Amino acid sequence: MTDAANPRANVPRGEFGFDHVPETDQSFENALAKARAGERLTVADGVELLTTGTDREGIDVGRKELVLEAADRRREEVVGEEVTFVANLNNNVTTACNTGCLFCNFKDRSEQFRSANDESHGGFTKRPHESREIVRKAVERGIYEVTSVSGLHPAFALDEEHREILESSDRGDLNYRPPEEYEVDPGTYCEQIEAMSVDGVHVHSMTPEEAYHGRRGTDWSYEEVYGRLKEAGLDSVPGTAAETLVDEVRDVICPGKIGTDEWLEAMEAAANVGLDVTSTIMYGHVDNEMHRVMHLERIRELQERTGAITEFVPLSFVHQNTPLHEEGMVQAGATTHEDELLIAVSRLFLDNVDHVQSSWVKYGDEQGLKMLSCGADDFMGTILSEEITKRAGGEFGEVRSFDEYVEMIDAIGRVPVERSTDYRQRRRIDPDDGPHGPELGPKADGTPLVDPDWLGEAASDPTSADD
Ligand SMILES: C[S@@+](CC[C@H](N)C(=O)[O-])C[C@H]1O[C@@H](n2cnc3c(N)ncnc32)[C@H](O)[C@@H]1O
Ligand SMILES: Nc1c(NC[C@H](O)[C@H](O)[C@H](O)CO)[nH]c(=O)[nH]c1=O
Ligand SMILES: N[C@@H](Cc1ccc(O)cc1)C(=O)O
Ligand code: SF4
Repeated sequence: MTDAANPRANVPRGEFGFDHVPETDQSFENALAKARAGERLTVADGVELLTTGTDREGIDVGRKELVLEAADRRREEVVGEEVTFVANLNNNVTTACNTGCLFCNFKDRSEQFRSANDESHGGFTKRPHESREIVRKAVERGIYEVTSVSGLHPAFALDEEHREILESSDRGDLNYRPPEEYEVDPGTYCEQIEAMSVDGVHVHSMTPEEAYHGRRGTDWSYEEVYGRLKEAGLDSVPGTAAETLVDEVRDVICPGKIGTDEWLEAMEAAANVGLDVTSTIMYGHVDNEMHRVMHLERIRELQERTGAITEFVPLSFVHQNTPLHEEGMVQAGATTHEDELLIAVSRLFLDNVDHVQSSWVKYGDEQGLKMLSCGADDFMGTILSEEITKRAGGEFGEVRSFDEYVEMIDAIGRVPVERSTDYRQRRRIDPDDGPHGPELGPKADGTPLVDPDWLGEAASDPTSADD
């Protein structure tokens, strides 16, 4: 029986007939002892910790606290008291996508973007010179990094050579249409990356799914694709599109996406050409605790092979406006207990990844700060603009200033640190020496990043509607 002391997790158990279920031969006590001793955890150990024991239903709040404490202690041993964040901008190039992921409300059906279609839609596509202008303004303000993830616009090609291949192909299954058919031409991926490379700003872009789109219809390896992108100015790769790296889950929530093995292949290729990568999990939809820990194991193995993963970012599913919720497949996202346990078990299980990020976009400020005592040590970035979570129904806003960061981190007794994307550059910030602004970006001089006038302007300027 579950009750107030043993609340249920929001896991739709039994509804999807999954082969993988959270059952183990391990005990919670043994798993906790191993975690405390710093031993490498097995999947069974991880499941025991994440469920607070498969011997009882619901989450045992007392046991949960023991897991959080172990993770907090591990965080302290690995990275100490510093809490990092990066001065960055999100620049999504287009919302046009017909991959049809059921957890996503960021995309707009790409048909609607065609010149021949006069349906109106709330989406946008930016031309390369428009992306450049948005990034240029943010670089002037002091950002270190631009993160750019986008819908898989059918007119996107990797570069001109890829476009020629797509144009001359008579295959009907390539999800390609020439740019002339659309109101706005997004250019090629390489053109967008080149355009966003302003004054040496760090360009963090091209998820494995986008790289797949950038090689469709060719026999190019992912090394070839990421090699060309690197030439164009790409600096590191976001490990999103991972969702949950178990195919029986992907088959339900993103049947149009590449499988687990191909996602791993793309990430490894990015690492092989010398790019750093981040890693993520999106959890709290149809997945159960066994899937979550299997995912962690795949990330840990990838890190053993590459050493290129700079951080792990748990992305709690935002359910409100998504097809999964609207079609009645999922009632709600993860509970706060589940979120805290996921952060903690990520810290304990991923013994080869130094940084675990707490996303204020997903958790908000209060819970985001709490996560910094459950195993997380990074508090994301300023981002300045946010579309993915907002469109899914998230309500935690689009920007955090350096002053807000410093005040929040200082209030929990930790040390605020501005970081570079790869964490190699770090600058401790004295809370008493405000106002605070970024100093690591190519044009950063300590001036506060967030000027209310500029924010108003940015909010109205980044989109050029296609309709
Ligand atoms: C919107 S996609 C954009 C990039 C590209 N289309 C792709 O799929 O890789 C980026 C990521 O946002 C995350 N995301 C999308 N919808 C979400 C939601 N409702 N809740 C939480 N994360 C979400 C997913 O992890 C997804 O891989
Ligand atoms: N967690 C989220 C992020 N994280 C990305 C970081 O801001 C940064 O780009 C990364 O740490 C590399 O340095 N970005 C989002 O847009 N939304 C999130 O929920
Ligand atoms: N784009 C992702 C977040 C993300 C981006 C880049 C990263 O390296 C990690 C996470 C989202 O909003 O859900
Ligand atoms: S997650 Fe990415 S690929 Fe899937 S529908 Fe959304 S934008 Fe398209």
